[in-house]
Amino acid sequence: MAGTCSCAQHVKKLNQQISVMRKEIKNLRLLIDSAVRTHRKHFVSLQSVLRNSDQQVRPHTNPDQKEGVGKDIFLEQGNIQTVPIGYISSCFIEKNGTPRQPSVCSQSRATLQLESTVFNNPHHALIGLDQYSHVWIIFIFHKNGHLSSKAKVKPPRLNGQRVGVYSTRSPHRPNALGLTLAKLEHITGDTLHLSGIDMITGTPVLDIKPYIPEYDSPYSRTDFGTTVCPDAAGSLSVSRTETGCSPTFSHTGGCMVLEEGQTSNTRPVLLKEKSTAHVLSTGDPASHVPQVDNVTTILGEIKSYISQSNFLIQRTGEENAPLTDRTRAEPCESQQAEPKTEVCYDETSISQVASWIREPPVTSLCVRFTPNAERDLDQFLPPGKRVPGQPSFRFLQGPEDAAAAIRGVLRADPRSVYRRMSCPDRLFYFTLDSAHITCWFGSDFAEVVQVRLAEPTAAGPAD
Ligand SMILES: C[S@@+](CC[C@H](N)C(=O)[O-])C[C@H]1O[C@@H](n2cnc3c(N)ncnc32)[C@H](O)[C@@H]1O
Repeated sequence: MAGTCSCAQHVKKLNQQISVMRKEIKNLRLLIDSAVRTHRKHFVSLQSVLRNSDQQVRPHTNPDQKEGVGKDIFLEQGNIQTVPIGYISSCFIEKNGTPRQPSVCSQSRATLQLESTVFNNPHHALIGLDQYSHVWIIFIFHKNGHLSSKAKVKPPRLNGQRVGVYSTRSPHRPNALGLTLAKLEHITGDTLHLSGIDMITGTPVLDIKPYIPEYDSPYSRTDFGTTVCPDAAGSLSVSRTETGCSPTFSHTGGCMVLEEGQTSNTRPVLLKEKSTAHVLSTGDPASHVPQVDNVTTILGEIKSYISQSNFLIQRTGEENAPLTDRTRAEPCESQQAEPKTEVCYDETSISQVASWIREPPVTSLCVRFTPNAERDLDQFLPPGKRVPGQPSFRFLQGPEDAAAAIRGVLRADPRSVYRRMSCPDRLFYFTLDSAHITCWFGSDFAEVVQVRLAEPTAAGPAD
């Protein structure tokens, strides 16, 4: 009996083990299935990219052409190979606390050194680029963490609402490509010095293109017409273009176009009133190209309505708000609005953007520093200056510059929607240059409580 009993117990134990193993096998199967599904999705999306690129390239190929076989045929066959031309070295080391767009923090800085493996003389590739103030940087979101992407995402500005990934600038997209318009401060040899960036250290860069408003901004797309541009001082000048293809620019902002037939006697339709038009129309089809005196009158009219309402002259608190004596806090009223451009047209008459960009359901925050945090920040020295025992920055110009950068980052509320909703009063940490910053958030403010020297990381030295 005793033998039967122990045998039965043994069988029971074995059965239990088998059932545990079955459960584990089931879980493993589920895991494998989901991995296969994810990979299949990527495989399918890659296939469709390749198919499309094949279709686009094919019509241009000459079957008799023998030259350039290697690289061209490779591309024609859909083998898209990209090699980073360089890697970003940035004042942001981790994603946390990195601005969501470059406009959020104009003080942010980075360098981009061209890889010597891409060109024999990398600096040759930069000749002429120093004539531009801004450059497009095309890069890979290499720290996305996972390859999968969803058709709908929740942009932070929408506070949890979902929209299609292609209506956003989310890093999580099928081909994890990022696009940043950065300010080109200067070039030294094979290295670009950039500001106003939103990329972390180590970001692989695929391409650099000069920013050319005449090509890249809808303000300058004229089919035919006279281009009216404000100069740096805000006064207007007119230049006539026969083809309308290359209007003269005297200002980095937009230009307005006077339609052919514009006369001095009819008040131009306000851009606001004509939402889809790219021109100021007089509604006078019989009239001819404006004469010089007509143009002068038109200019007068335009100037007057600009001064009334149509131009928004907005300055950010960022550069112009004086720092109060010992506090780096900004007046909160100036922070309720999103960062603005200096002078802008009524943009809605020319380009259209999703409403949540200009009127997000989230407001910007008031940023303040505790006296302790201010003292901490004052310890930091500008790049190149070294005093034993004192921290120094690698990119930022000093405590004031850093304070402005911190304000930019925090004003835009860098927390994830989850954090904002689920644990709003938890401490938030981020690294900026060689500073590790600790802060907390209230409903309409962020307060910096501590600034200390960041630990060196694998991504780069802290100091
Ligand atoms: C919303 S994306 C926008 C980037 C670019 N301006 C664009 O529109 O494509 C900016 C965010 O990407 C993240 N990021 C920056 N560099 C990254 C990288 N190399 N890999 C993954 N995420 C990165 C940071 O968290 C940053 O806040």
